[in-house]
Amino acid sequence: MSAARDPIEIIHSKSGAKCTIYPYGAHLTSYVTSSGEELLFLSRDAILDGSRPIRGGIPLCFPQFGQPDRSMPQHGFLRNNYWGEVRGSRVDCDEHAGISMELSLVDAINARGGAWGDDTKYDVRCTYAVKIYANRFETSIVIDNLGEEEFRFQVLLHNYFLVRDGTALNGEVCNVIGLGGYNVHDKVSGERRVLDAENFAVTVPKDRIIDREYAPPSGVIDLDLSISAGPSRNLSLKASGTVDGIPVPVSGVVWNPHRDNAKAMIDFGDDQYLDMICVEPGLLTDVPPLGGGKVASFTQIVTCL
Ligand SMILES: O=P(O)(O)OC[C@H]1O[C@H](O)[C@H](O)[C@@H](O)[C@@H]1O
Repeated sequence: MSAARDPIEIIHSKSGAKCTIYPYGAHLTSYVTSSGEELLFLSRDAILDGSRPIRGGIPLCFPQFGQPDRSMPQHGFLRNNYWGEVRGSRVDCDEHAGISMELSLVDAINARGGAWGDDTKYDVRCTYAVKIYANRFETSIVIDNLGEEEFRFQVLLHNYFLVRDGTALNGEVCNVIGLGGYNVHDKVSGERRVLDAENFAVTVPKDRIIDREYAPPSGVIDLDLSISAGPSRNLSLKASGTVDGIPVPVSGVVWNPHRDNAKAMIDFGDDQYLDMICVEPGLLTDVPPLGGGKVASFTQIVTCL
């Protein structure tokens, strides 16, 4: 494995916070706060040799989330390709440390398909910036349409949060608050409904998978969630995005595979569904097409409170 393929550790010298990023997928697999708290879940069976996307951390999804277009691979091609480090992007100053990675379509050799296949008329460059602070991290993806054709897209940051003490099924200590009034699409049952404004704590059911998309009610643009990830582990997640400078509503996805689906995944420990919850901000609905020469951006800030 060449050095450009090895994981990169970024340390914020002033606070001691640190993170690990794999060039394969520009995949953040670990963020540890200055007080030693790991916030991200990484499967003990994750495959880290670049032969498949890494199970855990923060997979990047673009130009689609899931597989609404069956002619393209699930979650797109960002998580299946080696990204390059942006020269001169490493920083370690008083406030934060960080790095930027980039991937141009011409270098994306895996997981292309459909309108993004070999004969595509599109061109794109994605730049992903990771910044770490004493008790928070920020990840930001910028999508540059380098071509002349506009394209439609979705983008999502597929956060796997580590849940303390194996308590993912205990709704008292593992829950997501801030999705009241959102339009829920249950991807397992197919059901669609509006979440009661007062029914605001989303929890993992005791007996089955949760796989739901939450689209914001009209007038709500940015996502602002409180996540309880086990006893005494409270996180804030804020996300916002723009297309050609215009703010776009941010959706949230909550996923936990539960027992049966955990067993079915070759890169996920059978009992590890107890240790994680995916809470994933994304631009999924009502995303305007990105015109030629235009830029979209999407940012999240995760703070350990
Ligand atoms: O197994 P992957 O392709 O990484 O997808 C893992 C999961 O990602 C998202 O959370 C989707 O909502 C799920 O339907 C999917 O199972």
